Amino acid sequence: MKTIIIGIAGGTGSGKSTFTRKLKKEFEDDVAVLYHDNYYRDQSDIPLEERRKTNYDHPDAMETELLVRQLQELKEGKTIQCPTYDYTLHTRSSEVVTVEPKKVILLEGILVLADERLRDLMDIKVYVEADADERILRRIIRDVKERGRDMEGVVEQYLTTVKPMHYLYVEPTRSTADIVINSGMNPIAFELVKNTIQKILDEEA
Ligand SMILES: Nc1ncnc2c1ncn2[C@@H]1O[C@H](COP(=O)(O)OP(=O)(O)O)[C@@H](O)[C@H]1O
Ligand SMILES: O=c1ccn([C@@H]2O[C@H](COP(=O)(O)O)[C@@H](O)[C@H]2O)c(=O)[nH]1
Repeated sequence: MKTIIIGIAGGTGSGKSTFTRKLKKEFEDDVAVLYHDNYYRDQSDIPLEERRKTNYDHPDAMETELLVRQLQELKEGKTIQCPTYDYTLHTRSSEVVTVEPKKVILLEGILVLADERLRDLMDIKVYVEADADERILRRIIRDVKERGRDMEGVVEQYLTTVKPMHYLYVEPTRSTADIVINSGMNPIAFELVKNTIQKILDEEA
């Protein structure tokens, strides 16, 4: 079975998880989804106060070597045990999720196009974009509601690490994408990517 890997990158709050979730809902068990965020390094040996200061927008924050290995295993038809991550505690969770090999794998994350090893494994590269003001507003609401943060903390983190790293590592990868889409809630772009995936699934059937 040939495996097609579709990378879905974009800045924080651009809507890439929303876009990816919608594709998963459409194809259900026909596609597998891997989130780069689940590969943030385990920091259980560091006190929580220290973990809050980590730069989570630098490529070194992720164990991308494990992701590369697991993607290769999926391509070889092997089942993997994917790590999971707890944003409120800033470290790996104890659970792992079993991911079975599929014809189509969606790989989502801010930095998935920033790593040459990942880019080389991808067949289609998508970059989701949205204005910075919209992204930070969405992130404030989401991080306060879902990731156990307060507004001051989100703003401080955005200004000290998220924003500078975005312009250093995330935004430059836009030019490596095959498809650049305007926001994660873009029905036309969704139809285009959906039809592309459907074609791949039909060809391989
Ligand atoms: N086009 C959009 N308009 C308004 N809100 C959006 C849009 N896209 C995503 N959102 C919302 O913004 C938040 C962040 O979106 P998400 O998909 O998690 O972004 P990302 O994965 O790129 O960080 C979510 O609460 C989501 O519902
Ligand atoms: O412990 C953590 C780990 C990550 N983050 C932030 O998450 C975003 C990436 O997720 P998106 O869904 O794309 O927004 C990244 O910008 C990190 O800053 C965190 O705050 N804490």
